[in-house]
Amino acid sequence: MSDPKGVSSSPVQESPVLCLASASPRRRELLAQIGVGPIAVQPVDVDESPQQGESPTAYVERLARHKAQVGAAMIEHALPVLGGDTAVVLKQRILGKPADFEQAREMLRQLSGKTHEVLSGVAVTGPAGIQSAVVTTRVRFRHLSDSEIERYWASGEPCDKAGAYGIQGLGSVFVQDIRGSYSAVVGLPLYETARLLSIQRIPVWRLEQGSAAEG
Ligand SMILES: Cc1cn([C@H]2C[C@H](O)[C@@H](COP(=O)(O)OP(=O)(O)OP(=O)(O)O)O2)c(=O)[nH]c1=O
Repeated sequence: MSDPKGVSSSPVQESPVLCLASASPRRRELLAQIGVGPIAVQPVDVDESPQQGESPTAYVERLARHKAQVGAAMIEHALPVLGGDTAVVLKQRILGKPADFEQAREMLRQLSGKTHEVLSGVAVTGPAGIQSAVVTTRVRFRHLSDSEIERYWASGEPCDKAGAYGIQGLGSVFVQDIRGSYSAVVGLPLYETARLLSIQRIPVWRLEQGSAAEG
């Protein structure tokens, strides 16, 4: 058992409303974008290999739920815990994070000039039990040359990202078209995340007056 790390700094020491079971800086930023905080961070190390015959949708949902549950078991305080998983899928094949340049080049060559799917799962466990959602987004890439792929790898951006690209960074220049949720591609489908957080009565920024947990 360990204390959740990285409690967001704030002038007044407020208690965290949520624990993020993730090492992804993108997920932290996306939660801040919708006014969720302060949050505690508890990275989890789980086996990300797909199971035999498992569909990509079942895979990302299982991992998001597993990360939330493993995170919940690691923290001392009774906080709701959020886990997420994002995978790039081409012809039913899951492209994870590239281990090296060769893998990144292979992935980007496959994505070049084609439409792929990005599947993003989110799970929240808390007093209301565990709930999860998976969102599919279709992304079309323009053609990428080999020299461009090499320069892109040298930028350092692809190495920690599913499918070896970041839509929020330099990778944005490859994206001809996107159908679905931009935030899901970056790492967390925010519409569904807000819904799951509201079920656990965790405040999320909203236009109407009153607390996010209402209604
Ligand atoms: C496709 C794409 C993925 N990504 C990132 C989101 C995820 O952080 C990562 C996919 O790997 P994940 O295994 O979903 O997450 P992670 O290993 O970064 O973090 P953790 O398991 O600790 O939660 O790829 C982008 O940032 N931009 C993109 O355009």
